[in-house]
Amino acid sequence: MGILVENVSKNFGSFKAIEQVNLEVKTGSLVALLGPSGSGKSTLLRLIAGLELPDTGKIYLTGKDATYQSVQDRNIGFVFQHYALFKHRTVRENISFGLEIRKVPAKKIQGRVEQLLELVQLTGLGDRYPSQLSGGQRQRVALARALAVEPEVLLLDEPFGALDAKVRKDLRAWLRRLHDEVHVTTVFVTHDQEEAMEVSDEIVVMNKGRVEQVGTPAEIYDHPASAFVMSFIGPVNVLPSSSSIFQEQRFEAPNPEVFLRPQDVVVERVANGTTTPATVSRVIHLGWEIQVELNLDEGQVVMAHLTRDRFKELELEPEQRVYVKPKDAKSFPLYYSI
Ligand SMILES: Nc1ncnc2c1ncn2[C@@H]1O[C@H](COP(=O)(O)OP(=O)(O)OP(=O)(O)O)[C@@H](O)[C@H]1O
Repeated sequence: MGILVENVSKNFGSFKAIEQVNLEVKTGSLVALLGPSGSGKSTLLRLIAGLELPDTGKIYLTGKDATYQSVQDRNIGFVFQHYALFKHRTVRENISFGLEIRKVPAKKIQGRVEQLLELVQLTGLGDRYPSQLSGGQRQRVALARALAVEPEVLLLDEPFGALDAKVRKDLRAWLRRLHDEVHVTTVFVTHDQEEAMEVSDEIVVMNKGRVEQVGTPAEIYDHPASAFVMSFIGPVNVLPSSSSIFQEQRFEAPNPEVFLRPQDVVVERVANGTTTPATVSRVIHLGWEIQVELNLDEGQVVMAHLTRDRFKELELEPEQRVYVKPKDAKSFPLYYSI
């Protein structure tokens, strides 16, 4: 096991930042800690790094009890959101820093740095200073520097958080490819569900200091364990179980709230026995899909996401009458409610 977190809790004063968290990260996997602001992602990462001490519980790294080990002894690489490169050192000197501290022979350092520059696709930029690089390039240097000392565990705290959307998207695809090459056990903090889905083998969804669910991106999306997970991962309509859209479906809801994904709303132009009438109030063209806002006759608003082909077939316009039904919907036992 790459990382094992066993029953860990961490309080700041009377505030419970992490509550009885259990987590296993398989050796060589890339796992995302995903959750809203304040859910405890960074605190959990800092506990794994040894930057915080748990109040209770144990942390094992590559099979060894690391709970009270110092940061230096944990053999981890760390990258934060705000690149902490040394401004007065070149890219090459930044990457070699950890190796120099460990008194690795100069010749070996030279070879390793060139290898790392190639790995992070910065060959030829070794003599530049951080100020002469773009934000994305700086984060790649930070990753190369973290990888230089061959850590057993790589911890990334919103490494692309400060970058613009396009660079961020490129870098996450790059991170996935990099991970497939180096296979170092990696934990990656993000509050961006798309980023987590795209990059990771497994996602740990956190809420209020607790782990809500652990699973592959598909498991988390298709089988959310709680109302919180369902509404945090992907768009969702939250409707009362008494809504007319559910009446013909004999949908048994253990909770007065029912969760319906916009892509699971079936829209027809002609009524049939199982549909309910609605009026189109807005059409949003996003290019790859069309979002349609619908008003049910009793006043509830339902979003439907349609493919371009389906939208063309339906020829929808605002004010148009349509007939809708759910393809799939979920309700969670009440004790799971947010
Ligand atoms: N050193 C500290 N002292 C007091 N409270 C803290 C400390 N560090 C974190 N907290 C609190 O613990 C909670 C969890 O913080 P944490 O940074 O782990 O959340 P997060 O999920 O990473 O959020 P974000 O996405 O905003 O970074 C927050 O309410 C935060 O204010």
